Amino acid sequence: MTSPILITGTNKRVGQQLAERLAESGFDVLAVNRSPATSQHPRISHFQADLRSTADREALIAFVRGRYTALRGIIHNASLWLDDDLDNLTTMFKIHVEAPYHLNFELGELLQNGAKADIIHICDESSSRGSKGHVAYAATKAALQNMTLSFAAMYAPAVHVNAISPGLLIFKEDGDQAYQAKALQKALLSFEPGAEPLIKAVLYLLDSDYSTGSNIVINGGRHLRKN
Ligand SMILES: NC(=O)C1=CN([C@@H]2O[C@H](COP(=O)(O)OP(=O)(O)OC[C@H]3O[C@@H](n4cnc5c(N)ncnc54)[C@H](OP(=O)(O)O)[C@@H]3O)[C@@H](O)[C@H]2O)C=CC1
Ligand SMILES: Nc1nc2c(c(=O)[nH]1)N=C([C@H](O)[C@@H](O)CO)CN2
Repeated sequence: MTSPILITGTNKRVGQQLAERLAESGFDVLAVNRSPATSQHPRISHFQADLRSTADREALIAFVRGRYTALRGIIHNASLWLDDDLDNLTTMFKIHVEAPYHLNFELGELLQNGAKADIIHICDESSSRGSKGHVAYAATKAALQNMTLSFAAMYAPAVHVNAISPGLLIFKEDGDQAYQAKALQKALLSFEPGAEPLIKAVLYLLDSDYSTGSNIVINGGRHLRKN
């Protein structure tokens, strides 16, 4: 077994497809979820932890330190896209900021034990412009994006730290048709791309020897206005 890539939030949608593609590409994966594993692949191991819980994160850290001598990477994918209220702000801060901060600091030594390692923060392109409909979500994702810069400077050169900032990838299963039609029209490339753009960006970063502290935006031109 090679040193694994720890990926959070792999039980569905983007994270599940990402974990399976990396496993099929020859990486060993440690999949961290708050609920029992949904995917079975010989190269994917599982650990159950609710990332809002400091105790669960400490148990995860102890498990990783006891099981592995090095990590190939950490991909912080776990997330909740919640409406605005104070409880949800606290929850999204724990998942988008506190958990990546905690794991990056505590597992940094294992990342530096290998030849080359990557930390990838899955952020959101709304960090660059805010979101009146999801203020707390965008703010906590912006904090995660900012941490990319600090950890890149802290861990260079052995560990590369980069962000990926998607616009639309996959709509919610229970999404409103009118909302979806409006969302599609916000980008110059007006279609629902699925997980593929993010997976390709991850594969690029894992292969790159000259990227750190960067942010890959995959938003279909959402930042540009249609004439
Ligand atoms: N979908 C899109 O269009 C876009 C997605 N993104 C980002 O891409 C990433 C993947 O998106 P998507 O697949 O849609 O995300 P989802 O919201 O569908 O899934 C996120 C994952 O995070 C897990 N998670 C949530 N809370 C916790 C917790 N407390 N502890 C552990 N795991 C937790 C979920 O687990 P569970 O299954 O238990 O709920 C789930 O597996 C996210 O970071 C998202 O913010 C950015 C822009 C657009
Ligand atoms: N954790 C999640 N984050 C986001 C999701 C999601 O389903 N889960 N979805 C979006 C939207 O697709 C938005 O980008 C456009 O409607 C954003 N983040």
